[in-house]
Amino acid sequence: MLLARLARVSLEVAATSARSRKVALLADLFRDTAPQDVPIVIPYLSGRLPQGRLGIGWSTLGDPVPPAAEPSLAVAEVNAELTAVGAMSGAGSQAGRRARLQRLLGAATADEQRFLRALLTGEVRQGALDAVAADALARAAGAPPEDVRRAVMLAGSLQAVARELLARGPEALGAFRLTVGRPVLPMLAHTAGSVIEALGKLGPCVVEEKLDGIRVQVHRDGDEVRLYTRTLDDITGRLPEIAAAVRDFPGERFILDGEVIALGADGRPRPFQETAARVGSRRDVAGAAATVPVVPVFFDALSVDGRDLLDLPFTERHAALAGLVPERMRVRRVLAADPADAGTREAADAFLATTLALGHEGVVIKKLDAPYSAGRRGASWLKVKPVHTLDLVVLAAEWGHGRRSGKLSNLHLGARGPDGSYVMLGKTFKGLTDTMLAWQTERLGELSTGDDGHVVTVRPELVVEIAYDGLQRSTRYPAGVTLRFARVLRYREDKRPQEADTVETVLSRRT
Ligand SMILES: Nc1ncnc2c1ncn2[C@@H]1O[C@H](COP(=O)(O)OP(=O)(O)OP(=O)(O)O)[C@@H](O)[C@H]1O
Repeated sequence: MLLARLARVSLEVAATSARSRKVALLADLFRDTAPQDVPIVIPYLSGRLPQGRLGIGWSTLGDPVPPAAEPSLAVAEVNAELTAVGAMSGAGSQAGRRARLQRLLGAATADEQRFLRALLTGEVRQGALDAVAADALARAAGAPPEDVRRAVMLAGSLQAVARELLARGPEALGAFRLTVGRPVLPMLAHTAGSVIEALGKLGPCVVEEKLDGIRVQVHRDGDEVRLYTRTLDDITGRLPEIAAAVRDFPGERFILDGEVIALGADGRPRPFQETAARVGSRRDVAGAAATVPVVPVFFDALSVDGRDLLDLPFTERHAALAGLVPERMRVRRVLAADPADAGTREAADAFLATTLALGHEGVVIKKLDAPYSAGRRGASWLKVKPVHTLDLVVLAAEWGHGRRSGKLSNLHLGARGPDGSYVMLGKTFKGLTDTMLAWQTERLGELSTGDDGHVVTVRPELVVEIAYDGLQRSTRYPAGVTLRFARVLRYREDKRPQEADTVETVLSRRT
């Protein structure tokens, strides 16, 4: 496929707000996409590079180059060239990278240049495209849209489904079944303001403790146990004690969902950073396991003995879980089968208070008859946390002063706008530890797109979790609000910027 075709469709899709038009444009594009181009076309459409980070900023791209009159570049050729540029390193590589990129841009038409520059600097503005693209794919391949959506959910990847579907047609969808050993994206939660509000929204439900650990999906097939993160990374080798515990469960083949957490001798959670460092570390696993042991705490079962449980009500999935996992390795919970009853509501509220007193983060309230919506922020899970937090994207950072000089410190924070752009909500340098300052100075340096000596602007790729005390009106910031007492809790490297909170979410929290 020619880059010109993809660039034009990308610009047209961004320019229209009508979903049906977006689907039609993308369906046309997919009809002309060769299966081998799928791993390039899909990421390019959503503004991502298949290579991940290439470390190319405005400075590497250099001055404008005269565009080519006629399109000639194929996407595969462009992609191979970018891989080669990404691989150049060492002394003098910067000039070499720039020269190659200039040559590439010189072979591109004006539209293609615009697209390439935006792609390379992370500025292709597309809102959440995956759902629209899945429907477009269904239309292009003549498959039922709900079957394609389910396959995408189970594969955890639009790209994988697109490739098979375009190569083999609708029969290919049958291969995307829930399978032990192949992780699926986890179900996620929305936020509710209080337990009572959540109970009112959900009806018959269960209130579970919300542990501040790391999400894991556990797959067991006989003696083989594998552990996956929320972003589907295989972390089996890092957590031998979890795999050992799971091997003791009575079933032979199953998939469970839960949280891994480091607890102190008193049973209270250790600081989140300790759990995160433990799960993130590949080095000296045995030593780390001895100093910071972690335990699994499960809350759902997705498959047991070859039976796919995803569409069953939560009550039944939980019964299956309870048949496999001992109680001490399941989340604490209290049933709220009749939320209209005053006693039930009181007990649910009291459960939140006890959970917080035990040092946990809050509760997740789950509708009893809801299926498991893999990969979705389903409306049937609502979390309630006393501390308000938002996952925001770092847009820029200011050079620090005094003790922090030479370090990038004050962060400019943005929420996702409706068109895929970011809307700045405020700044903060509070809560940053020395380790975080050092880390972010390096990481933001890599993402830099400009430095005026005071503010370094960056590609919007890093997600950071911010606690705040409330919203206040502001004439300085474009959404008309800013965060009161914003402080950094932690970086969320497990989240992509497309998963950050939206301006709409932020505004809905106004009281
Ligand atoms: N009992 C539980 N049920 C579901 N998720 C739980 C539970 N206890 C802890 N969690 C964690 O809480 C998260 C649910 O919140 P959400 O889906 O919004 O994810 P998140 O964006 O990572 O949120 P947060 O930053 O609040 O953890 C899960 O991803 C999981 O890691």
